[in-house]
Amino acid sequence: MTRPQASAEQPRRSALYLPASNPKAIAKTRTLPCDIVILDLEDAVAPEMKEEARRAAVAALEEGGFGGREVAIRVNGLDTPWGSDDLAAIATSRADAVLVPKVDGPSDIARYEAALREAPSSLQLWAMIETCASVFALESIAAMAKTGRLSLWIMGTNDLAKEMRAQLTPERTPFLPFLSMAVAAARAHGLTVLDGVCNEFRDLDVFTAEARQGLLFGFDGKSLIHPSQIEPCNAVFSPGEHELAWARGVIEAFALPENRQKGVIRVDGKMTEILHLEQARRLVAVAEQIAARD
Ligand SMILES: CC(C)(COP(=O)(O)OP(=O)(O)OC[C@H]1O[C@@H](n2cnc3c(N)ncnc32)[C@H](O)[C@@H]1OP(=O)(O)O)[C@@H](O)C(=O)NCCC(=O)NCCSC(=O)C[C@H](O)C(=O)O
Ligand SMILES: [Mg+2]
Repeated sequence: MTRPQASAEQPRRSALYLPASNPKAIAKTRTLPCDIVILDLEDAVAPEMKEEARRAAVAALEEGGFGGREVAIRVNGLDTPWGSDDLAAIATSRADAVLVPKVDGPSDIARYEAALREAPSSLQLWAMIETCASVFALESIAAMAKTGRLSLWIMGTNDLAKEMRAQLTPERTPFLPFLSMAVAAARAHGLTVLDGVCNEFRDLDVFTAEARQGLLFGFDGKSLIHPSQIEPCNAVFSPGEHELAWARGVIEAFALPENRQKGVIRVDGKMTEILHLEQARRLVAVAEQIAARD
């Protein structure tokens, strides 16, 4: 069975990772309100468990029960002993997407595309942006979306911190330029882009501040490591009441007969252009999709 393609307004607020080697976590995920589930075969799985985790991920998708959530499998890189077998197994699985780690440039995307040649066209390719090399190739990696399966990026701030030897503090100061550039490159080529994980999963104030920072930067959502992070994340990345009231006001104002031929009007004392009307329509469409899901 192939699933419908994601629409531009599809909620992708919360993407929960879990090790595919953890059956209890897989079972729990079926009951959790995240928009995306990522069954990890890579860094959260010990080498001796890699093959078992691959089998468990494919079997979990076969069993189903994930409802309307998108389900991705994060594979080991093609240069590891497990990467090729991971990709072969996923190509014939029910996954919505394969998430590939540690991409350095467009030629890596091309290698994954080639490895997935025989997979159904509905299988999306998602990529982690988490190496120093990728930061200098953001635009050319994003441009690969034009010709293939690439449709979504996730920031890997832990790996970036490791490679840069930078510190991952709550303010994330060393990473702010890349976060911003990644959002711009993703938008230039129509990709969805999700923020990195917050390793602090007990202090939800720290988490919520980081999620708000991601929203401010323009991310569509955030990747998560623990169920406790889902609800605050969904709340941050859902359009708020004020935003929706503004959006409806803009749509109504442009629909008035006297404004139909205008490109710029005044709404609530502020200059409002057609570009704001487009933003307002998108917000309302996102809110409608969230309401349908929730
Ligand atoms: C971080 C954890 C190891 C913490 O585990 P633990 O201390 O066992 O958590 P809790 O006791 O609070 O768990 C409570 C219940 O929730 C379930 N649980 C926990 N985590 C998850 C999850 N991620 N998905 C689903 N369910 C989860 C537990 O099973 C408990 O259930 P129950 O007993 O029925 O109540 C752990 O949370 C964890 O493993 N998290 C995911 C780690 C992971 O996948 N890491 C890899 C991705 S992050 C990354 O690599 C980022 C990127 O690449 C980068 O470079 O930045
Ligand atoms: Mg990583």
